[in-house]
Amino acid sequence: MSSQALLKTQALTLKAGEKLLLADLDWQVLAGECWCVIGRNGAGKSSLLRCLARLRDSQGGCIQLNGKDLPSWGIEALARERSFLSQSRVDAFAYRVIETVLSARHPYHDTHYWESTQDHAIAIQALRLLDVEELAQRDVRSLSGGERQRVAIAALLAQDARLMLLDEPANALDLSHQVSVMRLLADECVGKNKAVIMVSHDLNLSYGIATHALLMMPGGEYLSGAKEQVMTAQNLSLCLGHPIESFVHGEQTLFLPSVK
Ligand SMILES: Nc1ncnc2c1ncn2[C@@H]1O[C@H](COP(=O)(O)OP(=O)(O)OP(=O)(O)O)[C@@H](O)[C@H]1O
Repeated sequence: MSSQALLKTQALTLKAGEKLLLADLDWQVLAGECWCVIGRNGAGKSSLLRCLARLRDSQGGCIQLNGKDLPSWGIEALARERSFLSQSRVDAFAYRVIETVLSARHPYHDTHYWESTQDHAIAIQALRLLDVEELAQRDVRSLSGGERQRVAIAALLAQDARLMLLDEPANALDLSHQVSVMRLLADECVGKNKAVIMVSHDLNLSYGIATHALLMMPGGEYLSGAKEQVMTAQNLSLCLGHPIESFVHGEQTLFLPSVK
C-alpha cells in the first residue's frame, strides 16, 4: 500500500458568506483509508466535499491531490483521479441506466467517443456490485429513489477514481443496502488502494464502516484522526450539539442520542 497522501490540505479555510465553516484544516488522507465527515446541518460538510472535488472555491489554504496542487489538474486527469457523488440529482432526459453508468467512463476516452467492450464490462460489473444489474435497460427516470442512488454509486465505481468523495451515500437506501453499500465502499479502499471520504449522519454505520473521522465542530474548528480516537461520545455530543452516549454491544460500538 502506498503511504503517499492521496489528498492533503494545508490551512484550508471555507466560508459561506460571512459564516466561517472551517478554519485552517491541515489534513491527510492516505490510500486504504475510509473517512466519514460528521457535523450538524449547515456545518459545511457538502461545501468541504465540493471544494475537495474542485467544484467550489476555498477562502484560503491549499489542496493537493496525489502530490499535485488541485488547481493544476487538467479536467480529464482530475476526473480519472477523483469522483464525486452529490447529495441530489436531476434526470432531465430518458437515458437508460447502462448509459448513465457508461457516461462515467468518458474520462478514459481521450479522442474517441464510443465506449469499448471493456467499458461495458466495467459498467455491468459496477451495476452487479450495487445489485441493480437487472435495471440496466430501464429509463433512469422510472427508478425508485433507492434504486437511483445505487445506480449513481455504480457510476462512481465505474469512473474508477482513486479518491471517492460521497455526500450521504446511504441516502434513500433501505437498511440492508445501507450496510452492503457502505461496506462495499470501505472494501474498495482496502482492496484497490483507494480512499473514500463520505458525509454521513448515521454515527453507528459510520463507526462500523469507516477507519477515520473528520468532525466539523462549531466555529470552524475540527477534529480528525482514527475513528476510535475521534468518535467518542463526548466529541460527538459537542460536534452535534446534543447529548450522545456510547456503549459496546457484542463487537459493535453504538451511539445513542438522548431523547429526553
Ligand atoms: N450560496 C450560498 N450563500 C450563502 N450561504 C450558503 C450558500 N451555499 C451554502 N450556504 C450555507 O453554507 C452552510 C454550509 O452548507 P453545507 O451544505 O455545506 O452544509 P452541510 O454541513 O452539508 O449541511 P447538511 O447536513 O444540512 O447537508 C449552510 O449554512 C448553508 O446555508
